[in-house]
Amino acid sequence: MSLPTHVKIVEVGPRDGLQNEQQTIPAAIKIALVDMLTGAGFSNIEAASFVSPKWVPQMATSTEVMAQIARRDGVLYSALTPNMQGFEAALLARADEVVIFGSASEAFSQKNINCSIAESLERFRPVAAAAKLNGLRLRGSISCTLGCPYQGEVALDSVADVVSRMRELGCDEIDIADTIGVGTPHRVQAVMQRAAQEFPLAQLSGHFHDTYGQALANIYASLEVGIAIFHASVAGLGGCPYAKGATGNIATEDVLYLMQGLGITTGIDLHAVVDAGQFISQHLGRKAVSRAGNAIAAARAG
Ligand SMILES: CC(C)(COP(=O)([O-])OP(=O)([O-])OC[C@H]1O[C@@H](n2cnc3c(N)ncnc32)[C@H](O)[C@@H]1OP(=O)([O-])[O-])[C@@H](O)C(=O)NCCC(=O)NCCSC(=O)C[C@@](C)(O)CC(=O)[O-]
Repeated sequence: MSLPTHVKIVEVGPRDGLQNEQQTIPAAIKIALVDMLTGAGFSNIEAASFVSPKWVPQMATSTEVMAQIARRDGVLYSALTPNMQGFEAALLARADEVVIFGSASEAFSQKNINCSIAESLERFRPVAAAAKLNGLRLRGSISCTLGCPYQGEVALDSVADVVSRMRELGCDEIDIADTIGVGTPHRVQAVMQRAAQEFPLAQLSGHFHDTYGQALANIYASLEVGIAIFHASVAGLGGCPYAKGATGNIATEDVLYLMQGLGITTGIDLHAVVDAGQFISQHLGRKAVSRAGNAIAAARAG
């Protein structure tokens, strides 16, 4: 199969990237980051998460962030919504897309959202119905599709089962997430191809953490089987609060550099993303976790 000629990159840094930061990040910094990313040309930015602030304190500013970002027409600003309480907050905050997030692993489901996979899908049912009723886009995210920090291997059929249940709920897009970054290319292709038996390939996305340094290879492997939506996090920010040792998503700058080299269009200005990455890294007081981003910044500095 030839590679796609255009891919959509969903920028998840403001949510997945920042949710696990131990230092409290002021809303103004998050807003400035989202605005820089909007300016860089993303069509979809995951900007907020309406979860319990007791579970994920960093996301407690989500309402403020969504109220003050400078929205651009045509850009989807997404928010995580684990239940109806989260959905109501996301609706008030004018999220364009809500994300229900489940898991292909029972153990991770319990740790992350405090219920079984079956219970989570029941919780998502009214959220999905309300999203449709209110004309919001609905995305489903499935954690641990390539391995689980608690139970180890995850069967292809377990992934396929959740994909199929999320399709029944009416998801417009479904994320195949490698929460702990353990996947390698052939397994990724097998998971993508199995998921595509349950849901249109064109609406599946790859959400790869880079813990074992495999994310770019996994993106290339996904391109080879026709996946054309990828999640990435500016400066490689992130980690999951319920997956110890997991590092951030693949850095957006690295993905954009790869796409540029492959002649695949994204509509995103790599240099503007490097600026956003340097901005947030400076605020956090550490170097960006992006090879391409740091190389470009160094080359610019001469
Ligand atoms: C799902 C719950 C809420 C269940 O948590 P629970 O304790 O089972 O829920 P509950 O319904 O019993 O409520 C307990 C308390 O939480 C409050 N509450 C309940 N819901 C909300 C809400 N929406 N917003 C604000 N507050 C909420 C509720 O009001 C109550 O407050 P209290 O009466 O004790 O004061 C909890 O487990 C939770 O918030 N978990 C967050 C998990 C999370 O955010 N994880 C990280 C995101 S997922 C991720 O990163 C993976 C992904 C997507 O990136 C893909 C990948 O890489 O794998």
